[in-house]
Amino acid sequence: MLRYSTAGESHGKTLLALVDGFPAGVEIETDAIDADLKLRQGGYGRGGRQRIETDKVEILTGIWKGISLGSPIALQVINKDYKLERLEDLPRPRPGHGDLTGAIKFLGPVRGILERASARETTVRVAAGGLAKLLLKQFGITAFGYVSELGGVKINSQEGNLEQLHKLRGDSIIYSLNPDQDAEIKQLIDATGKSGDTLGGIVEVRVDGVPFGLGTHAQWDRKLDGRLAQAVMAVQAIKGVEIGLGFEAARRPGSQVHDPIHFDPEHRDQPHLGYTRPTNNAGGLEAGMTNGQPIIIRAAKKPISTLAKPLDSINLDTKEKQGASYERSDVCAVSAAAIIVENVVAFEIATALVEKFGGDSLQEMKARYDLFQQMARER
Ligand SMILES: Cc1cc2nc3c(=O)[nH]c(=O)nc-3n(C[C@H](O)[C@H](O)[C@H](O)COP(=O)(O)O)c2cc1C
Ligand SMILES: C=C(O[C@@H]1CC(C(=O)O)=C[C@@H](OP(=O)(O)O)[C@H]1O)C(=O)O
Repeated sequence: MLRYSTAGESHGKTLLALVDGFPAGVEIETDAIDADLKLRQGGYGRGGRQRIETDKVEILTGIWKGISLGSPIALQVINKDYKLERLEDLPRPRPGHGDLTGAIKFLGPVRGILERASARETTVRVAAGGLAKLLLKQFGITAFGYVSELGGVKINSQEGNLEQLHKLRGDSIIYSLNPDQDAEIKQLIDATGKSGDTLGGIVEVRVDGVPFGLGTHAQWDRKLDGRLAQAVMAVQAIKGVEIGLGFEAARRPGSQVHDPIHFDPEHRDQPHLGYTRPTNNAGGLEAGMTNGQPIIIRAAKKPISTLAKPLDSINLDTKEKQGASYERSDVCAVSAAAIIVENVVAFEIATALVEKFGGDSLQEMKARYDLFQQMARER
């Protein structure tokens, strides 16, 4: 089983991910992972921390001469801003962060909670997802995340332009292909920051090249839609997840929701095996299984919790009413969320791929993938 867990504090020495069950024989290009880490640091509205860090992955175990061995892979991203031992506690818990609840649950300092709750941890989730994408690439599967709404402004120019957007996003502050709208969004972030407030938004991820039959209908905890929703919802500050039409499906009659099934013998070699769908309202998943169509997932990110103009809070020592503590913080991190959600989605797809086609070696996986495609065409 392909899986991972992470360790590390925001201002601790290092961040780690331990990836287990990654097949042997995959070429590991750390440059590709580093490019994702750079995107995660980007976006307009980030705070001072991103000027300190230059995140790079180090692979500590599980590869030999640049090829995976099938043994556990330990990934590390070192914190340049290591200062945990010198930091004080935060006396006034911030609404929207884990400060109050964590301090009470663990009967300890707020610092002990916020250091681990912090989205700094997503560096190594992105690294693990970047590793997963190297496996997906071998099967022609690509994932791409982008910002579709920010601070209530819908970003219009994306439909049909994903390729262009993909090329541009190295600059990482690109929200819209329309320069006027991009400028408008930057202004909105500036004005919001100046007023001591923060912004959220919506990100969308599209996964192309997914074969039929990843996930299963047969057991609740193996349904891929459920697993994807969990992975996405578990990203810091994500408060809603939709697959395909999502909540909009509840507002329409069935005839305008379900995707008709057609057949096109010319395209038997495609992941959809020639079973085309004129619409993809299901977002590539039916009954917890992939249906050969692109996977479409949206995630709603709430505004950053730490406010320069703080909301009411209580001093935990004196129990007096005071404004919440303020620490250096982002004003907006929606663009970072796009690559984070992309990579956690990619990891789940890779997990399901390993489950269906075997996880010992890439060679065996490819042979089984080809055999399945052939058998499925003959079905
Ligand atoms: C990329 C990213 C950057 C974030 N930056 C900050 C930040 O600078 N300050 C802050 O208070 N919250 C920030 N957050 C959100 C908090 O980590 C998050 O709200 C908190 O851990 C509570 O978890 P919850 O919102 O999932 O309930 C960020 C989230 C993401 C995804
Ligand atoms: C460090 C990152 O994000 C951090 C996420 C975060 C939070 O509370 O989630 C709080 C801030 O931490 P700091 O006080 O060190 O600036 C962000 O910068 C990062 O994304 O690399």
